[in-house]
Amino acid sequence: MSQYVVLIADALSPQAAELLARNPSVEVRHVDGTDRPALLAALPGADAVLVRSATRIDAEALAAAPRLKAVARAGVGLDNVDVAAATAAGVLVANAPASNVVSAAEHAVALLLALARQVPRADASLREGRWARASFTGVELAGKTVGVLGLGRIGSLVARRLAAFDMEVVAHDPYADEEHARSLGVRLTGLDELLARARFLTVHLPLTAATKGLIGADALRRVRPDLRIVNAARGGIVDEEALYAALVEGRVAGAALDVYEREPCTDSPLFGLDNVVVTPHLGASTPEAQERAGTQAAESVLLALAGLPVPDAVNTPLPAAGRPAAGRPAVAEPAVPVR
Ligand SMILES: NC(=O)C1=CN([C@@H]2O[C@H](COP(=O)(O)OP(=O)(O)OC[C@H]3O[C@@H](n4cnc5c(N)ncnc54)[C@H](O)[C@@H]3O)[C@@H](O)[C@H]2O)C=CC1
Ligand SMILES: O=C(O)CCC(=O)C(=O)O
Repeated sequence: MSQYVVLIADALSPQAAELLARNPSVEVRHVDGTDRPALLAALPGADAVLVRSATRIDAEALAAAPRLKAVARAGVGLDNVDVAAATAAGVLVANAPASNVVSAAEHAVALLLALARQVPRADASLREGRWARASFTGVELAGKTVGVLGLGRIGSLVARRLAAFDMEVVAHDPYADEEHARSLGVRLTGLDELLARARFLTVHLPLTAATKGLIGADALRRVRPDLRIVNAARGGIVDEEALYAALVEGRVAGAALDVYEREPCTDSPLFGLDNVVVTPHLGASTPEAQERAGTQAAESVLLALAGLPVPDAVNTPLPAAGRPAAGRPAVAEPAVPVR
């Protein structure tokens, strides 16, 4: 008989359940974590729960789960897990910090290019039968300054990719290591200089009390009017109301957003602006990232449940570009210390 019940509450890569099920001590159950009554009914029997983004594991959910030993999030941010309440309840919380960083970085670069060259609007216009070449002039990246806010795992991957476009890459991150930055071809700056100089700004911070609204009305008064902003980190770091005002008043040239203050977000004044590109939180939405995220979360659960052996890894290895090359600092697992 299985000793541990592991509840999968969001749609995860099937490899996560396969990995768990290979251990005879584990029974895998599934529940739709967005169906709150169903989640609360399933939690009392759970020893561990795996989530992606949709399921909220808050104090109420934790109180409903007296057997719970671990919560694992198949991704980076732990915004949907009340880590303090879990810790107080003696429940281990794990994320999968390197699982989706390459996908998230590639998506940020995709948004930046789409914004610079107006790809979504040009695509929509042509599909409507218009050959409107004059309407969709873009800007080059080469030679322009991009400010990377947060030079952690994803920011570092983005910085390296944008340096390959011959951009001048500056970054603001009070905790970043100078040598790590230099190895990426990045110059560390203060926030003021970054805001004043950048033609592109890409945000790669966690949402914390210190970063909430960091790019708000005040910051947006200190930027160039030809600045284009990308936020594929968390909604709320860029204040949506202040961004809207800056865009309509011509104080900022454009924005590309993957994340929103409230998600799901299907209606925003920003969606009505021509100089805004939006995606519905797709940064980690690739099979490669999801397979890694699911299996890494499952591995954490097995370790947390009495150190159960982890079967041979089934997850997709990081591509070579995301792994440290000999003699070079790691990027997907960056040289900056994990705090
Ligand atoms: N759109 C998506 O699907 C995804 C979004 N994310 C978001 O991206 C964020 C960043 O992820 P990682 O790079 O893996 O995290 P990380 O922890 O490796 O990097 C974050 C960096 O921000 C820096 N930082 C913290 N506070 C700061 C401040 N006040 N000013 C400047 N820098 C500051 C830290 O020193 C760190 O280097 C995650 O927290 C998550 O919210 C992550 C994965 C996918
Ligand atoms: O698609 C997802 O699971 C969300 C990815 C994300 O934002 C994260 O891992 O922090």
